[in-house]
Amino acid sequence: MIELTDVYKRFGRKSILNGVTFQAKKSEITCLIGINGSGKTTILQSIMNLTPISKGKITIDGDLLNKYTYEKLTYIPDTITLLPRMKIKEAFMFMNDFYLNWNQKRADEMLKFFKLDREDRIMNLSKGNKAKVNMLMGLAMDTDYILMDEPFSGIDIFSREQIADVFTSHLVEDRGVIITTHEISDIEHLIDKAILIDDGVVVKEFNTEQMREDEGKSVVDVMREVYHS
Ligand SMILES: Nc1ncnc2c1ncn2[C@@H]1O[C@H](COP(=O)(O)OP(=O)(O)OP(=O)(O)O)[C@@H](O)[C@H]1O
Repeated sequence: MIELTDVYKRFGRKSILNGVTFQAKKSEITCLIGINGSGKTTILQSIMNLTPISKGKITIDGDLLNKYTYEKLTYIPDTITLLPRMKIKEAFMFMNDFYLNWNQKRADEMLKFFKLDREDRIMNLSKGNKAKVNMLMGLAMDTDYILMDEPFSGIDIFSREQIADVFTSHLVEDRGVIITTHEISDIEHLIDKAILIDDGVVVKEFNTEQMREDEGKSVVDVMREVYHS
């Protein structure tokens, strides 16, 4: 389990996270929802230790962040970071040489799943296919937790649907996934837990299925209540 307890983050005099507390479990998809600038990326980067927190505690399976906990995590940023001239197959070779937990079999499987061609160069891919390669590179890492920043941002409905299918497949199953988004409507059926962020704090946290069953509300309904009140 990934656990944040009373996490604060300041950039200079600007306070970005103001006491964030939540848990994200294995085998669950947890979604951090919030408007632009609410601190979602900062939360993911804090979990990855890419930016040091100012106060509070972050643990992975009960351990404070260290080089071993880091090996349990994969971070998929919202834009592809591979060299544009690289072919997909060259990116695979690079990952294979560089990372012990790179799973080539899973990468090949996802390549087929997304109908991508390993001979294509990154720079020649459409925006949707770049997003798919980006996701593939992250999910092909054998780690217990995957953190994805805005995986659906700015891509068309068909690519979105294909990417969404990954979340219901065995490629994700017993792993813990944290996604950030501000466009929840067409992925809300995929997520187990919604965490609404506003101004660097968690303003609402709920199990999506339970919310539907107990109160008949979708994530969008709850968002309307919370953000428009
Ligand atoms: N390195 C930095 N230095 C100063 N301010 C920063 C830095 N990184 C982020 N911020 C500020 O922190 C705030 C939260 O940014 P963050 O990227 O975490 O928000 P977000 O919810 O992910 O937004 P978006 O949906 O636009 O990606 C923003 O006001 C941003 O300008």
